[in-house]
Amino acid sequence: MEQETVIEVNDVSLEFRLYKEKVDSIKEYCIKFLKHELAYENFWALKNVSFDVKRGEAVGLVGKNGSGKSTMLKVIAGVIKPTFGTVSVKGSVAPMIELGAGFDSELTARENIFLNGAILGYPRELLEEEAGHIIEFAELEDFVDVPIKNYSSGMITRLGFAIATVTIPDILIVDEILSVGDFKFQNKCEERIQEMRDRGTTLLLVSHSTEQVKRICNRAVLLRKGNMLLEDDVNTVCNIYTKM
Ligand SMILES: Nc1ncnc2c1ncn2[C@@H]1O[C@H](COP(=O)(O)OP(=O)(O)OP(=O)(O)O)[C@@H](O)[C@H]1O
Repeated sequence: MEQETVIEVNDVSLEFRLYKEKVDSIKEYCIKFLKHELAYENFWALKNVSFDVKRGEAVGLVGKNGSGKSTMLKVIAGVIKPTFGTVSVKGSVAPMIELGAGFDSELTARENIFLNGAILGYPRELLEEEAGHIIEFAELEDFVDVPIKNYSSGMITRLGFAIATVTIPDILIVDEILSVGDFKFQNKCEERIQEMRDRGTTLLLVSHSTEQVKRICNRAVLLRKGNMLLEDDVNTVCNIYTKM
């Protein structure tokens, strides 16, 4: 039986404006904007990209720096609207993009679990039940009451990953985070992702490690300068990408 399509990216293009002038205040920005004095260049970060992801698949997005991978994930996660084209997503989405962006640096890990969990839409009872497991998974037992401004970037990512994976979403979107933690933690994250996959979660993964993409994904999409060059089984795409 044909699997259901859960992500449909249909002819998506996305244009950014790159402002060439430095503006020092909002007031100056507003005046220049109203007078049409803001000089900018148009830049297409994505150009006519189309691909589908079926339920239960794990798809890797690969490509060189600046090829549009993170932008594509943000469009799928609904963080940015495409200039042209459409994206349709079926089911609950856990976006792991810029983990820790929703944290307050003055608050402790425990307080941030409740803050970030609320932003992600988790009920308070669930967070009360899971706070201990989150701290344990992130290996932050000795730092639980320290404001996170004193954490390393790896510690913040560990906390963000542990909060974001406390539930089993229909679709998990992972941007490069597995490269931030140390080797042992990366393995732990991969194991948790595999557990989610075994329970039916669909995965979209951006990684610069083709080994990691081959280990975790079954299919891959190759982007270059905002264009989709290829969509095929993971080994074929990664082999072509590594020769580029
Ligand atoms: N908010 C923005 N405003 C203007 N340009 C942007 C913005 N975000 C991304 N870009 C540009 O869009 C292009 C694609 O960026 P993106 O971050 O999606 O690439 P990437 O493939 O994820 O790169 P990397 O591997 O370095 O993370 C880049 O040229 C980048 O400079």
